[in-house]
Amino acid sequence: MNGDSDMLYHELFGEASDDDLEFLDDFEEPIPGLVVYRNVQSAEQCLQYFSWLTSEYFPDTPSNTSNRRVNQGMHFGALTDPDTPLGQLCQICTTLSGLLPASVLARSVVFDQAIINLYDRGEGIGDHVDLLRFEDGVVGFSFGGSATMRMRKVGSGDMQRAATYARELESEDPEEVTVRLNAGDVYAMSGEARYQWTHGIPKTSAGVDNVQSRRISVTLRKLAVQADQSQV
Ligand SMILES: O=C(O)CCC(=O)C(=O)O
Ligand SMILES: [Fe+2]
Repeated sequence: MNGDSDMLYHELFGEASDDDLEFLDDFEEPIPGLVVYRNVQSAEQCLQYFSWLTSEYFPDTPSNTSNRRVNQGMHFGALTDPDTPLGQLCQICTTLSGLLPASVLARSVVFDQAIINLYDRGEGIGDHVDLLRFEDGVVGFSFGGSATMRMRKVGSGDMQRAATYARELESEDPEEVTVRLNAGDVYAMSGEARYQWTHGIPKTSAGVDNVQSRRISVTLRKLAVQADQSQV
């Protein structure tokens, strides 16, 4: 990281940089199938992604929380071209050892769908399991401000939750894991972490706004092949 981009980074995003450098090239696996790599992208690369994502998906989105503003973008189509920004993210996923299970890496197309989420101060996303129309192996990249992601263990009878996205857990006292996500970090959810735990970005964390400054996340997925199509 050079001095200029370091300063610009701190000006824009404050808290989320140098303290984490000690985790460089290290990864954490707090629950089976949840892998977090730290500082995969430099501050400069994060800024480049942040501005590309902003101009591509949220060109006219003000930093307030009025209900009707656009806060999500989507991409459909194989992410196989490393010369495109999303294709480059897909390529990163395939090079980080242990991030994804071999069964996911062996797919002819590893990812063909991306969701780009925008969070401004005080915003979040409810606890949910990603839809079952997506295959195993979901990867998330973080740009801009930091956030704490909360994961809660769901009972095995709760798999249908995945059909209803963003529904709050009813269980009283679920097992819970929190993961701090800073710009440049990458996380993957496979197997147990993908199907048996919800994930969400609570609006508040430790009594204050969880997201303090604009955060943009990119999550990559693979659409499941419909049973009827696979038989043709
Ligand atoms: O912002 C994130 O990192 C999580 C986004 C997410 O869970 C989703 O789009 O399904
Ligand atoms: Fe999700």
